[in-house]
Amino acid sequence: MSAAELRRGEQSALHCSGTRTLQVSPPGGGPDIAFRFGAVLDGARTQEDVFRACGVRRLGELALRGFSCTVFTFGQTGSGKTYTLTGPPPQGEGVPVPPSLAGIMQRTFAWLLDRVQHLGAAVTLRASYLEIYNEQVRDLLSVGSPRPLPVRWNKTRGFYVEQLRVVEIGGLEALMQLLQMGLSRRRSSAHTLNQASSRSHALLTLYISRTRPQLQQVPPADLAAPPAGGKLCFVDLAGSEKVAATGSRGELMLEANSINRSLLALGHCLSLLLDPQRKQSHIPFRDSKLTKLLADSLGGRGVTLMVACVSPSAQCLPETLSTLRYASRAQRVTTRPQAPKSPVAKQPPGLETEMLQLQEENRRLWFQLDQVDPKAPGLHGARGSWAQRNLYGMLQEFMLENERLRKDMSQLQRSRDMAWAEQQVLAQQVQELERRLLAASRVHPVPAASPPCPCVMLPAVPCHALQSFCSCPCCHLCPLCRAPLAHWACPQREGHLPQMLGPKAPGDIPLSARPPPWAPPYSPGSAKCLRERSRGSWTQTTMLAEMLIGEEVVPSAPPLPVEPPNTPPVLRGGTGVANLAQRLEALRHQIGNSLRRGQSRLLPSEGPQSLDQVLPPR
Ligand SMILES: Nc1ncnc2c1ncn2[C@@H]1O[C@H](COP(=O)(O)OP(=O)(O)OP(=O)(O)O)[C@@H](O)[C@H]1O
Repeated sequence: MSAAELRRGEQSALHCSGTRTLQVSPPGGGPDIAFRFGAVLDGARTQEDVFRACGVRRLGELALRGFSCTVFTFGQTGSGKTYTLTGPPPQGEGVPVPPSLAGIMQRTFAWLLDRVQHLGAAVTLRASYLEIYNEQVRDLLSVGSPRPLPVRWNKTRGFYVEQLRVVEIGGLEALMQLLQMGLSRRRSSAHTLNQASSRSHALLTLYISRTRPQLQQVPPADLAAPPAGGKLCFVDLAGSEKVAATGSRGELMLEANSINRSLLALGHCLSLLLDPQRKQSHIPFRDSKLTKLLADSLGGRGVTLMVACVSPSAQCLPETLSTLRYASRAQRVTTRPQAPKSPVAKQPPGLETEMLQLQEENRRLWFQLDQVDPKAPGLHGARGSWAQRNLYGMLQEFMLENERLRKDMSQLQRSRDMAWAEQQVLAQQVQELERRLLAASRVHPVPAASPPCPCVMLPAVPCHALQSFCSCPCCHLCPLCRAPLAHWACPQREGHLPQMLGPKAPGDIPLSARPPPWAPPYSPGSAKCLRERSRGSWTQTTMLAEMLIGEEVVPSAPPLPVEPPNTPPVLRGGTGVANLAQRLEALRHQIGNSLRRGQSRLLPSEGPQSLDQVLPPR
């Protein structure tokens, strides 16, 4: 808690549970909310603890190896961002800040220079320092008063600030002076929550160029290593603030709005970066100068450390929760860290000749590959041994295999199409048979004292509840009893249809539950159980079509034949055509029987009808 918060006697709403979990307890009761981060550091931690726990040294190592790394602090105004990065401001002109209070930046500088010395590598350090104030980029190291600088973009550099001064650093002392100079030029103002509130986002970037190490200190393999160019950027964001809480007016309010807007843009980019479909989605980095300059750190090739600063005071709980959620989101963003590509080193003259020879050999091999006839029946003899000996031979074999598989596939497709066409013809014949069957049965009606069918005014057997089926067209009526063929579940149908269903059914299945004689046998994988079908789906035509065609549908990707490649491919659905023909024959037989029975009751005046007049041609 800040001194002011302690003075006001505010309660704490946060406590650390372990080294990685932060527990938020709302003051009015309610369930605790836990947040888990890489590290959680409470108010008792020293600046040194923060430096050691936050992982900035790992970033320094990466920067030395050529990666682009960023550390940024984020949080509500007055929560300690600047303090965490750079320590407290000097208490007066010429009054040094005690070393124990130095922030992450000073400690990292010292550590980095020490590391460079320890490595014995020749490293060039350069630095730039800028601030984004009211959406304008200003150079904090400029000679003379800072003026707004443009942010540009190109393919190799991404977003960058044009004409930004980059200063070469001789040592730690120079680096510390440069930091102090930037801090003193940075815009800050006093408001209710912070006497020295930063009104701009500040970015200090260290450019680390590693020249080739000394010959005697490295193994020969490293000699060709080009100078690596890493980057370590420290970003002290201005704090988000509620204008009502800070009491900002006039210029302060303008600054606050600008700060909040750019932080909002940053939050928006973070949310979109978390989107699993992010490859397709556009990340609006161009929405603010801040997001432009952080684009590479957030979503690109950078490695980024975010330090979220919060006040434990219960009064700040809404802002604290907002910061913690922001940080939770940020820690789920993944980047694709990538060291900058090394420029191609100049080859020694001997290597150049070898490279030319290899290129020539490559050309010759490609020429040989082109000469091989892809239609040749396999690779045998001298060519076969050649193929076994080198990669191009294998490639050729794959091509031939591919060609053969393609032929097999088109043959399978042709057989499938033929089977399909045959099924269509058979299905049409079945429909025609049904139609004629109905026509024949109308000619020879079964005399019965039954109530007339409400839709066709034909007599029907009393056991059939025709009222409930009258929506079906008349062509769906049973040719013998006039009941809709859909009515297979009729409990008394045995009395009317013994001649169609034959003697007792196997397995003691009641006749009423049995399917029609031309129905295919039920198989669990192929079609729905007959009894499961809804009444509406039991129209004769659709039922037949489904049973005869639906079951025979050929899979769209038939499995490749397991037989040797010379045998003609077998189509899975091919046997279905034979089944269809058998069923069609059975149907013809049934119709013939029923017609013969009808003829035996025929009136002399109507004259006999031959079977061929009723049945479709075979
Ligand atoms: N860990 C800490 N220990 C002691 N004092 C601290 C700590 N963190 C912050 N402070 C003090 O709190 C005050 C506000 O801190 P600081 O200026 O770093 O906040 P800030 O988040 O950068 O605010 P703003 O966004 O307004 O710039 C300062 O006086 C600072 O010295």
